[in-house]
Formats: sequence, structure tokens, C-alpha cells
Amino acid sequence: MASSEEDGTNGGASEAGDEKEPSGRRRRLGLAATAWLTFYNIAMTAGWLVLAIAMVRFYMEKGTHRGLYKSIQKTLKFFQTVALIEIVHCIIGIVPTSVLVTGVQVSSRIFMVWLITHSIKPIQNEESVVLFLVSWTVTEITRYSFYTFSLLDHLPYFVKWARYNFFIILYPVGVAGELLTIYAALPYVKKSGMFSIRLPNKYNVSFDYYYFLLITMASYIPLFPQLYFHMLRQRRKVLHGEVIVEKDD
Ligand SMILES: CCCCCCCCCCCCC/C=C/C(=O)SCCNC(=O)CCNC(=O)[C@H](O)C(C)(C)COP(=O)(O)OP(=O)(O)OC[C@H]1O[C@@H](n2cnc3c(N)ncnc32)[C@H](O)[C@@H]1OP(=O)(O)O
Repeated sequence: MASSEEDGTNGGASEAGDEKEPSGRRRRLGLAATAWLTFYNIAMTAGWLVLAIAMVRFYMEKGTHRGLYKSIQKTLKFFQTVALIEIVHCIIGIVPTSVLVTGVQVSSRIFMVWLITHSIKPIQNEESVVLFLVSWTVTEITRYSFYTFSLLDHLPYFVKWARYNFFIILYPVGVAGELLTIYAALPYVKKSGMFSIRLPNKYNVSFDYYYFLLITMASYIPLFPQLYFHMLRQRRKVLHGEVIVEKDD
């Protein structure tokens, strides 16, 4: 991979030997893919902006985080679930991102939204939910506006800077919020036996959601550093023009 210049026009690097002028990526992508990605990124920026405004308004009106999740859950579920499309973008090759990295990122969010926060009502008012909601929201507004401006070849430097600096704090904060929320869910899951399959049954299989959650929490230990170091490498490449050789999936 060769890196881009800090010219504020193309946020990332192009393949070695490819053209580097701003319109090069658009030409490679094709008109239909560029139009789709531009629409997608604008819609997602708008969606997460709506979520941000709703959260600020809720807090200003109520003065508490209690009830916040309930008030924004529909918008959150919709836009976070739609993000599954990003795995498809990687698989069909219209974005040059690793399927594995995007898959882990998106599926862990889907898991948090549907199998934790939506399914376990008693934890919806935990402070830790606010931690990951705020860090996801700031991250996504920055990320989707970065992609939009890049596709339009009008990327302001502060958006590029924000895309490759905010995550340094927001990623650990978001992950801490997620882990604390799963941790808060554990007693309820153990007591209720939710999503668990007990023996004996006709299929002779058992599944314990409580232990599944413990394993999921443990899996953050090897997986999160990989995502974080991936972003640090992207940062060096885009902001400092370093040439990075990425391993294939
Ligand atoms: C079933 C249970 C599973 C449980 C699993 C548990 C384990 C989980 C462990 C870890 C959990 C993490 C949880 C996450 C928490 C949070 O999000 S906290 C909030 C902070 N978060 C972040 O900062 C997220 C950072 N992550 C990302 O930005 C991405 O999701 C990424 C996939 C990790 C990295 O992005 P990547 O695509 O590699 O980098 P970019 O530089 O942005 O893009 C590379 C090139 O691709 C182009 N591109 C990508 N997407 C688009 C798009 N939508 N539209 C247009 N273009 C796109 C981009 O422009 C770059 O192109 P070039 O300029 O040509 O290089």
C-alpha cells in the first residue's frame, strides 16, 4: 500500500502503482458504486446526527440518563443494523477494507444492540450504556462524514484529523462501556436462564448464555488490540504518509 498526501482530498491510500489523483478512486469504483456509497454515507451521517441530537435533547430536558436508551432505541437499532451492509461492501470489494476487521467491528455492535441492551431491559439505564452510546455516535458521525467528503473529493483536514485521532480515546471508552454493560447483565442472565438450552432435550444439546457472555468478554482481550492497532496503522498511513504493508485476511 502506498500512502496518500495530506492534501485533504483522499483520506486513504491507493494500491501501489495505481493513480493517485483525487478522482482516481472514483474512476476505479465506477459510477454506480460511488453513487451508492455517497448515498449510504450521507444517510448514515444523518442517522447518527439525529441520534446525537436526540441524546443531547433528552439529557437537557430530563437532566438524567435514565430513560435515554428507551427514547433513542429505535433509531439506534435501525442505523446500527443497517451497518451490516458494510460487510457486504467489503465482500464485493467496493471498499478496500478487511472483511474480518469490519465483520468483528459490526457483529460486536449488533450483538451489543440486540442480544444485550435490547434483550435485557434491567440494564438499559446503566451508565455504561451511555458510555458506549456516546462513543459510537461521535465515532460514526466522524467516520461517515469522512467517507462522504472523501468520495466528493472535498475532505476538510479537521474531518480527516478527527477520523484518525478521536478513536484513540473513543475506542477504549466504547469498549469499556460495552464490557461494563455485559458485566452488569451477568446476574440477570444467570438468574433468568435466558437464551439458554438445558438438558435433557430431544436434540441432546445444551447452551448456557451466561458462559457465552463470559467467553465473549474474554474474546475482547485478543480482538480489541487487533482492531485498535489496525486503526493506529491506518492513522500512520493517512496522517503521516507511512507505507504500511497489510497482511491479507
Ligand atoms: C457474536 C458476538 C461477537 C462478539 C465479538 C466480541 C469481540 C469484539 C472485540 C472488539 C469490540 C470492538 C467494539 C467496538 C466499539 C466501538 O466502536 S467504540 C467507538 C470507537 N470506535 C471506533 O473508533 C471504530 C473504529 N473502527 C472503524 O473505523 C472501522 O469500523 C474499521 C472497520 C475498524 C476500520 O476501518 P477501515 O475501513 O479499515 O479504515 P478506513 O481508513 O476508514 O477505510 C479504509 C478504506 O476504505 C474506505 N472505506 C471504508 N468504508 C467506506 C465507506 N462506507 N464508504 C466509502 N469508503 C469507505 C476508506 O475511504 C478507505 O479507502 P482509501 O482511502 O482508498 O484507503
